[in-house]
Amino acid sequence: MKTIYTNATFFTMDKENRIFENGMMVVQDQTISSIGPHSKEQMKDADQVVDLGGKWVMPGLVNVHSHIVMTLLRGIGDDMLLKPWLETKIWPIEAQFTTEIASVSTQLGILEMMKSGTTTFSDMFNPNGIDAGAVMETIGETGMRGAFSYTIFSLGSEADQKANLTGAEQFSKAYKNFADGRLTTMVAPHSPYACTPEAISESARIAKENDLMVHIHVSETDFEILDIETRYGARPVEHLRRLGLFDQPTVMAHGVVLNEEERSILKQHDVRVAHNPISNLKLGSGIADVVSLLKAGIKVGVATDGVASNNNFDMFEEMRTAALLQKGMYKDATQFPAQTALAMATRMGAEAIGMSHTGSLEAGKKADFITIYPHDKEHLQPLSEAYSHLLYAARGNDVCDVYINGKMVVKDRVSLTIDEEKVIAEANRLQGTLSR
Ligand SMILES: CSC[C@H]1O[C@@H](n2cnc3c(O)ncnc32)[C@H](O)[C@@H]1O
Ligand SMILES: [Zn+2]
Repeated sequence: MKTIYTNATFFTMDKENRIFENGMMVVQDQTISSIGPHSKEQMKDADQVVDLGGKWVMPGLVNVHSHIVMTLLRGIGDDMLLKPWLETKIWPIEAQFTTEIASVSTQLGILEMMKSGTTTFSDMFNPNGIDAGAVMETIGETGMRGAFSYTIFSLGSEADQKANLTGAEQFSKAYKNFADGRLTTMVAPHSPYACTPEAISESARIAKENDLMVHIHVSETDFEILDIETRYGARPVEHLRRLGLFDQPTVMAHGVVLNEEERSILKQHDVRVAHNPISNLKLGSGIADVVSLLKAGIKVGVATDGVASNNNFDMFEEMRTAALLQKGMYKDATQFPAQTALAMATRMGAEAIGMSHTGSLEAGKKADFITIYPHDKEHLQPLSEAYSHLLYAARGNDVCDVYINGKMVVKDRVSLTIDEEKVIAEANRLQGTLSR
């Protein structure tokens, strides 16, 4: 099926950052086959021509670190530091989760992500008490692209830990190539503080034997650095390096507290960083030095974390915050230009999580894109500065239509794959069953 999209401005977010005003994009089934200026020649053998009526088109956003199963916990545990937040609020409530709660939370999270322009996500979930396969099936039905990773924890008895590792390995293998390749898995030890060295080494083994990426929280707070140094005599990055974790392609969430030497270890091992600026601010963890990470040649993507520490999945807000924080931190407005922030939330983010088949509008890439109708939106005027507006003025609810794998999943701000009313009603009912 050849579909042609015309009458739009295309922001490709490719390496040359090409923009085509009055452009044309050709999609063959799930893949972009060409993009460029309008061409009558191309129209000849099209099965379908879609007139986009002057909309802006950009690649779908890539959220490289989230926890969708936590979506029902939005607003719970505000104004707390990470350690007490996890130990006294989040983990006790997550212990009450059922498959039904996890599935509705997931649908609500994906609904919010898609409607605010995210088409790819990389997620870690707490598997306790839930049928992870059923939740993966639910994600498959939404049409979303991404990785859903079963978290490895060393909390509880030795038998619990063994079952957790076995569960993680089985799940990661079974769903590595799921929903036509749209969904995959990673191996996800929670963090150096919630996993024993044995669990980290086992995670490395599972990743190596099954050719999977690793996804882990690292160097999020000052407390974590002290804690790991005290327990193991090395800072988190060195501790994980010694355990062989970085011998597998790894995405580490946060990287707020890093020194020069650690950045050089990360670069050496091609460890990528998921930057979560709003979650880091809200939990009082600090501000990651992204400018130095990029200078060191480390791949960085933008992420929201879960909505209990954000409190939304709006990637427009996230990338804008990322850019503004670096400018403020460096007292230098030339740092982190719009191009860098937009690339980190699209092409670079996709590369960071090993999904370079998406993240930009280029021939050969998957047809994952979003549209914005700017003409009736005062905050997106004047139209001539559209590229700037995408970073500094736009917000998630400006997104009009969303396409993933060539298929429309949101039309005119209404989901075509998720029953919005039902999910919202169920989410409120189930949240009321949780004691806190
Ligand atoms: C076990 S899967 C993910 C799990 O991690 C917890 N969590 C959420 N946000 C953070 C964060 O910023 N740092 C560390 N841990 C976090 C939460 O329990 C999630 O379910
Ligand atoms: Zn997280």
